[in-house]
Amino acid sequence: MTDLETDVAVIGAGSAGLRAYRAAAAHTNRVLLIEGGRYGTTCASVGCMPSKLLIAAADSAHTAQEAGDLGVYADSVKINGAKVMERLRTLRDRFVSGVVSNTEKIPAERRIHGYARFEDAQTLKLDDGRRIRAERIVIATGSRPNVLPMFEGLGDRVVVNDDLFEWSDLPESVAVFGPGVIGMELGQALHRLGVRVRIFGVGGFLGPLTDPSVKEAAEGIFAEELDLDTDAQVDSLSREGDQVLVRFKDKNGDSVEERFEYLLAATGRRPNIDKLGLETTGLNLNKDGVPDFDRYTMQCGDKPIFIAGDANNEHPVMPDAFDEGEIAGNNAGRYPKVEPGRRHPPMSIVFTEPQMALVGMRYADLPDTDYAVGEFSFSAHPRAMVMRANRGLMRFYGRPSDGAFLGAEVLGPRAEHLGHLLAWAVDSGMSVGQMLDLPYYHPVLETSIRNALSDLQQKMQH
Ligand SMILES: Cc1cc2nc3c(=O)[nH]c(=O)nc-3n(C[C@H](O)[C@H](O)[C@H](O)COP(=O)(O)OP(=O)(O)OC[C@H]3O[C@@H](n4cnc5c(N)ncnc54)[C@H](O)[C@@H]3O)c2cc1C
Ligand SMILES: NC(=O)c1ccc[n+]([C@@H]2O[C@H](COP(=O)([O-])OP(=O)(O)OC[C@H]3O[C@@H](n4cnc5c(N)ncnc54)[C@H](O)[C@@H]3O)[C@@H](O)[C@H]2O)c1
Repeated sequence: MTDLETDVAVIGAGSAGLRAYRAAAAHTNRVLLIEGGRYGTTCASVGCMPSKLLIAAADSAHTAQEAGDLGVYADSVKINGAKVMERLRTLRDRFVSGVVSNTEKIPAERRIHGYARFEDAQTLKLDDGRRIRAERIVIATGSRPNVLPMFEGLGDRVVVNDDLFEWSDLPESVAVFGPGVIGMELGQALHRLGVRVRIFGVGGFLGPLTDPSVKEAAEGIFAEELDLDTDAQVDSLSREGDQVLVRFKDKNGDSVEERFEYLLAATGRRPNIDKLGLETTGLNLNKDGVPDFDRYTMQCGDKPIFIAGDANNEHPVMPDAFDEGEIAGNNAGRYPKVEPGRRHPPMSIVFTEPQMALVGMRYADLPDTDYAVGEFSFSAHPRAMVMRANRGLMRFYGRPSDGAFLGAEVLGPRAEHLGHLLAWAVDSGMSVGQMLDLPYYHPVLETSIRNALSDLQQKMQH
């Protein structure tokens, strides 16, 4: 028995799903938006926004503490953890309520509450037993933290990002597992707010960096400030009263025991697709259970099913959730007319200090031949020195045969802004020569781009 029928069903009211709903609704008014959890999106409630709020407080503390080197003394900087967390939650709640009220502007009869799973390629069953027959379906179910089996037994001492933002005060100590994007952003922020932090990684990975030279520079810089081991040997994890006991080997190979109030699991995220019943759809699933899809149409195989945002596990960041939601919604709305949509060049920004920015082709994506690498270290960059932020390395990739600028990995001050300029250049298909021909003021951080481009141009000529 079918309880509801619709042209398009969008599963998930996150950033990708909301965008998909609006795009689909431009083509047909028979669109349903299905959400199993609370409205508000991951980005606003437990992702982008609360993490940046924690970082804003941490940056203020750090700037004040370090100002002595510039002859400015902010004596006895005091951090009120309760106030930091109160501001975080107040502003976070404001961002969330903005999203919720926008979501609730969608007519109530088009908003369905419940967790959906496929019964076949065009039928969804909700957890309350209702069935929805949909001509086309957009999967926009997001992702969740990947909490590893090794953390079992630590009970409520293991936290993920969602839990951390609910703290009413800052703890004394946190062991961060995973020096990826979340671990580095939150780990450094907590450290700068006076929390004792140690970051444990595996395999030498650091943030999203793939260029060995940039990674080496990053490791050196972050390890000066933080207790960080990107290839830690952890011997055991156990719970001792209200603490987590970590037994590990330090970088000299000596056995160490350290106790922490919490362990932050930041060991990656996994797409919410495992409980969707995708095996009933006839779609081809990859080894992670994600259906094969076309990244320009977001269509899965040749079925009337589309997938957008973190759910497809391709590049789980907001700008991609947005673009993919738009493309998936448009194609689901006007199906069977499926058209390729506009994809922007890949961009990742990590809000540590120094910041990291990866734009366009990463080092790991470079072809075997016909590429050159130019670089520039911020150590002697005049404006960065003025700002006391002259740490970091940028590496640019170009194609000698036609002079194209391919991409970059940047570690340095204000890399969020430098990264945007580079992304806009990649998006416009600019050559290294054209980028060098652009205006540069003095003294600004943007001249670092000219320095790295000049080096790249020389390397390309050789
Ligand atoms: C700590 C953290 C910091 C981040 N910082 C940044 C940043 O600074 N910049 C950036 O670009 N990105 C950042 N991201 C990534 C960004 O938040 C995500 O890429 C983005 O929010 C994904 O949007 P989405 O729509 O795919 O998923 P979501 O917003 O998670 O939406 C998915 C929705 O689907 C619902 N759902 C799941 N399964 C079902 C089902 N079966 N039935 C019905 N509903 C279902 C969920 O309840 C959820 O509401 C961060 C992420 C984290 C965790
Ligand atoms: N600024 C941003 O745009 C931003 C911020 C936060 C999160 N995000 C998104 O969320 C995604 C998930 O973030 P994440 O940091 O959880 O994942 P991640 O993939 O960036 O990092 C996971 C880290 O955990 C490490 N790891 C795995 N197993 C481990 C173990 N047993 N012990 C110690 N370390 C281990 C990995 O080597 C890796 O360094 C990111 O890929 C990104 O797309 C984006």
